Amino acid sequence: MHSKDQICHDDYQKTADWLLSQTQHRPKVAIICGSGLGMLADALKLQDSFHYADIPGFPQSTVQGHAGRLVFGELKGKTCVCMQGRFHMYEGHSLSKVTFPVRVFKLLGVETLIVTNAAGALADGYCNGDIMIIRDHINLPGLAGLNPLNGPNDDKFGPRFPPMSGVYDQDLRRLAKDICKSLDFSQFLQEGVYCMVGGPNFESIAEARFLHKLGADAVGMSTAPEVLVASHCGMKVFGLSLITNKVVKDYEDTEKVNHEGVLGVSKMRSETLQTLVTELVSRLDINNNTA
Ligand SMILES: O=P(O)(O)O[C@@H]1C[C@H](O)[C@@H](CO)O1
Ligand code: HPA
Repeated sequence: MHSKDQICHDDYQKTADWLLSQTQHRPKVAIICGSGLGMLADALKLQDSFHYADIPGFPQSTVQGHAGRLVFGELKGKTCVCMQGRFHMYEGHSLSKVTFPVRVFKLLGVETLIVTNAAGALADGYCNGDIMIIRDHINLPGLAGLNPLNGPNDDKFGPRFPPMSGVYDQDLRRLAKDICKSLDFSQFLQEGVYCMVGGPNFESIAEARFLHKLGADAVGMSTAPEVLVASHCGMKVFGLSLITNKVVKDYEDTEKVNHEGVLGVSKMRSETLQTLVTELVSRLDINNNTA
């Protein structure tokens, strides 16, 4: 590594080479599991799994509800790699550490990134347990200059000035909506804009009102950096937010959000989310290969 925050191509390559030497799986799809949604990884067949602590160069997960394991395996015959636990800026990781796995995935041959997260509802019609297909995001830390692409650009991954329009793949969003229709999930399906904030505190009422006015439907503390880096290096992206709580926007409302409540709702819906993601992966037009 160069400096504390700067990670060079060789660092990603070393981790990718180590993983390739430890597993026969050659995933084309990577899945990042949000808070309380790690059960998705348990559905993988023919698993090879690695604790983050044992993977050279990998950051460590410190949040309850994020197991800290990288799991390779098959979902309905499609080879995937699944992060059972992600990294957040509020844990003290630099954004290059937060997004480190995404570039490693690229070097493993991953072409599609599926991200999930737990998020609070800003949109008035949303209910706890709703699943929101992410149409777009507002990367608030990014707008304020906290961007994983800061620093020298690595042209081997992507351009200096990447576009951010159309990042959440339209075909995958359509496919997910069709799947939800056929599985009778439409009554709790939403599609909207996810806003990333830095956390770890939940939003004040004035902040919640501000984010809602900005056009955000849901708010969370992750996802945008990983999506940005995936898109920068040419991956297709699909994202789901599980709505775990209402974000208080009214001064008369005395409800208070907490992480345990977030994990509770995640647990309640994780099987549904698993079904949706499994079905989506099974319909991706990819061919498996192994080492
Ligand atoms: O990893 P995600 O974005 O799912 O986690 C959300 C945001 C915070 O880490 C935590 C708050 O409860 O859940
Ligand atoms: O209300 C929230 N705000 C921010 N992040 C979150 N993650 C789950 N719920 C929330």
